[in-house]
Amino acid sequence: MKLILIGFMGSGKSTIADALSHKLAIEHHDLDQLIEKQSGFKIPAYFEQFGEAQFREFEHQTLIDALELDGIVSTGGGTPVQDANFDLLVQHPTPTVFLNATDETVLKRLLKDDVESRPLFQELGATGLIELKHARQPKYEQLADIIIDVNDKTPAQIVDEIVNQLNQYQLEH
Ligand SMILES: Nc1ncnc2c1ncn2[C@@H]1O[C@H](COP(=O)(O)OP(=O)(O)O)[C@@H](O)[C@H]1O
Ligand SMILES: O=C(O)C1=C[C@@H](OP(=O)(O)O)[C@@H](O)[C@H](O)C1
Ligand SMILES: [Mg+2]
Repeated sequence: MKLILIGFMGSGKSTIADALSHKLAIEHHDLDQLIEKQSGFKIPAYFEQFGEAQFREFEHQTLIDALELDGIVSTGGGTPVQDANFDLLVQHPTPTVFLNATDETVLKRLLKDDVESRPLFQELGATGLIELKHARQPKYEQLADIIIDVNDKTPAQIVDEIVNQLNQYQLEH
């Protein structure tokens, strides 16, 4: 079984994909974790050392490789909005689940994490980050086969909702 999770930073892609992979007893491939393992750099260190453009190239290659694997692929927030990745994902037959969060939810969750773990948050600040979120939203919506509202829900509730919607989606396709 295959599944792709997309959504903005802090929407919960990595967390939910991990929980879902346990529930469904399938593998989980997180693009950022794969990039960290393969490059030997943490994401902020990679941005600092090589810049965003080179990160996007690495991310693109990692996405190509991950789409060959079975299991759940959790993307980074910027992955699907890069043109080459968007084209890959739009053509790919795997169901794509968009974790849709409000501005308030992502800011609340990101501020609980270490701000330094997300270089774009550090660079743009809260106002710039929310502008980026609004600019990306149409791309997430275009790619989504299933949209899950992730506000004010526990990971377990979100996982159950994905499983239900996925069953429905598979019946219809
Ligand atoms: N449903 C949820 N409710 C509360 N906190 C959450 C939820 N999902 C994720 N989080 C927390 O939000 C932060 C960002 O989650 P993460 O999975 O890293 O998001 P993403 O991969 O989309 O950037 C983490 O601290 C995580 O524990
Ligand atoms: O939105 C983005 O451009 C990014 C999101 C991050 O992943 P998460 O969405 O998992 O935080 C990570 O790939 C990198 O910091 C860039
Ligand atoms: Mg993540």
